[in-house]
Amino acid sequence: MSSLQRISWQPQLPVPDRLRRLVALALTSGRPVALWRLPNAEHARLCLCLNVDSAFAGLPPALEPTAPAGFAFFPFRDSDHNPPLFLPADLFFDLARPEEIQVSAAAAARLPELRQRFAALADAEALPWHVSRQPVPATATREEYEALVAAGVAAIETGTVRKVVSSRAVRQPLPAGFDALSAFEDLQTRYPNAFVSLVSAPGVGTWLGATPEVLAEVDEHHVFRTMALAGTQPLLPGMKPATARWAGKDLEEHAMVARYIVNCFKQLRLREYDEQGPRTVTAGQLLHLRTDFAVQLNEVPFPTLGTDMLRLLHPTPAVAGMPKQPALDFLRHHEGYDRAYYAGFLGPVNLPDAGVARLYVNLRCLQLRPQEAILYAGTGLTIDSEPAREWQETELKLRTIGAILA
Ligand SMILES: C=C(O[C@@H]1C=C(C(=O)O)C=C[C@H]1O)C(=O)O
Repeated sequence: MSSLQRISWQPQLPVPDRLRRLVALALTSGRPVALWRLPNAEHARLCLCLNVDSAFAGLPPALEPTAPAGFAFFPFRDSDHNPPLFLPADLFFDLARPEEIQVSAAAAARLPELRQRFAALADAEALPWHVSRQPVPATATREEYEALVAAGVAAIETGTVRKVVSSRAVRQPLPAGFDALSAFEDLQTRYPNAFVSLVSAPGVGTWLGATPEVLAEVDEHHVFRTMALAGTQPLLPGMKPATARWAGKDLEEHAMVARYIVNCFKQLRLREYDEQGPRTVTAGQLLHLRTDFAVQLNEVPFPTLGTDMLRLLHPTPAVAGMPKQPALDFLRHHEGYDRAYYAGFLGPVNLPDAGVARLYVNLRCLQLRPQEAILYAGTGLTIDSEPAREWQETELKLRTIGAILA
């Protein structure tokens, strides 16, 4: 376990500039960096990793107090093109405590050099964000996307799958003067209850997002949590989430995710879970159906429940389908583009507190390129899906992250 040590740090710089310079410190030396703001938290945090090679993880992270502290960034599907990342924390900065940084033993040993490099950095406006080496993904036209939905419904009708989540990518030029750090700020203001993130790493590129979906969490009270989040409708003016009505299609699509989670618990032979819902929650301008699951880890003989559940859960039927393998096969053959880190997962593990991990599904996100952004959105299909409505739903979902490009 890499424990971090606190160091007093008071550069003569306003706090936002300290953050910008730390990001610059990482990017100008080709290193990965992650920034995030937890749901309903006031301040963002930063994790910087000094050794690029150590960031390429093989396995999903262990959600245990003795595991390394860092930030996980995993693709939808593990591949050479989209390697799973775990950024071990060499430097941790919390905007709630801007007068200190926390450093690993490796970073502590290099502190004089790091301070010097930090001081020598010019406050350049344009930061050298990492760019993915993969080609820009194919983007589906409305006709193509509706044909994909129709193919998905046909696969459900023939019984190949029961649910599949189709998705698409969209290219959008960056507005003049676009600044990723300002966009990260903007996302925090717009979506206080989302997990807001900005991750940049060599070979992976730069990703910005504001997701509503917890994949696996172990909190400070030793409670494991996950959720079924599926079923979508627009939040219209004057509408009260508590009285929203849901179509049978949404209820069914939601129930499949909830049942999948229960099955994961069953595979581990865990019976003592608490299940609450489904209830209606808001995510930006959208409403979703959500069921929350919780397990008090002190009360069950499953010390590795978080780790085991994470490995069973991803990718859930909220982003892939049911049954999992046929749904993934369908997507591989029909979706027509590489999701990369969209619908993967991300978040801090043991950072800053050992024993606390918060991983989210990477939704409502974009990939940043030098002149443009690639936005991603998907929709869960069931036998009752109508192609035009599913297209509309992707349009609505794209607006969440699209708002920062307006
Ligand atoms: C796939 C996405 O969202 C997922 C799919 C949902 C649905 O089909 O109703 C709702 C929430 C998410 O679990 C996305 O935002 O791209």
